[in-house]
Amino acid sequence: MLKDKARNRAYKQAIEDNKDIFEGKVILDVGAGTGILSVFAAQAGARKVFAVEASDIYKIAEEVIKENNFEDTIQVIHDRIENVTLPGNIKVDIIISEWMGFYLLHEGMLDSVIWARDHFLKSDGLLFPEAATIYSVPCSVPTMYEEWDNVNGISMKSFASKLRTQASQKPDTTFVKPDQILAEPEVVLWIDLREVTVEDLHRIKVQHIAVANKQGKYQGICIWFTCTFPSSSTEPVILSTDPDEEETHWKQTTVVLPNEADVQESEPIAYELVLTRSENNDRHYNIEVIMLDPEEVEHPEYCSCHMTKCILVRAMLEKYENNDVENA
Ligand SMILES: C[S@@+](CC[C@H](N)C(=O)[O-])C[C@H]1O[C@@H](n2cnc3c(N)ncnc32)[C@H](O)[C@@H]1O
Repeated sequence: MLKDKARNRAYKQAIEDNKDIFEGKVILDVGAGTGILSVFAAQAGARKVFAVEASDIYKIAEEVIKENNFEDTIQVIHDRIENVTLPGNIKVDIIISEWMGFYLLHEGMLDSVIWARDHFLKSDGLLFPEAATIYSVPCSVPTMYEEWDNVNGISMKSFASKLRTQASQKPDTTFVKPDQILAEPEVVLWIDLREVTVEDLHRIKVQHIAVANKQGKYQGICIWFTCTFPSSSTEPVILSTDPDEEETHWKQTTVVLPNEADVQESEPIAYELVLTRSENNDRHYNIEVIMLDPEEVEHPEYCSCHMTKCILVRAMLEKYENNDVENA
């Protein structure tokens, strides 16, 4: 994570560009890790920073904070945020946190940030970041398809088929090249961090009709996210994991389809995407992708998918007439 330049730069810029917001304020860093965000906040003039870290990394944070001469400003608290009591039950002006996981929600610690907001943030306090958006779009996944058609003159399509079965059991976290994207991305979820509740995140369901902007092979659904930081004057800083932007350690998440479909430019691609919080592990989600072919609605293609735990992908293909898209 610390080597993720785009991530570090976004947080640093969001804090540095808003020194007027941080000057003299009390900050809570939820999941401080090595303390990098706490130091950014102290450098921006924070009066006090509480750096809360549940794991033993807190020891590194203490060293980093000392190394940067901020031990008077930053207080490291080694505990889960849910167990913390701040001195004098003080309320903080700003919560900073890097809580995002793959496709935003996987292994993310958003629940802990919501908890911190509800227990420690002043009513007019700010969250860095303050909003997040998940996007999805149909894409090609050549590593799972055509790259196996000719391996030094040998066809390995049968092997590729087995790979896809495996891949559809565990959505791929990999870099998707911009030329693999087949349509304009659509919003799956927009979160206002100031208001979102844990219940809002239990099940996210969207239906999209994307229109192919070029001819290509439809082989998967690519998912990524962006986060937006508050800003007092300048353009808000946006941390983006879009395939078009600088690479981040989150890469993109791709749900690979077991069978590909040829799409022509302007052809609509309809699919339903459902993210449901796993009952076995509330930091994981089951992802379900459904494509509908009206002629095969009764017989959907089906495959079970797991991302560490249980993720189900149900794949069907639905081709709409252009009129249907306009009416949709
Ligand atoms: C993605 S890391 C970010 C670390 C650091 N803020 C950074 O930006 O480099 C998230 C950190 O949050 C910690 N964490 C996760 N859940 C937590 C909780 N409930 N309370 C306190 N720390 C937590 C993890 O141990 C991990 O170090």
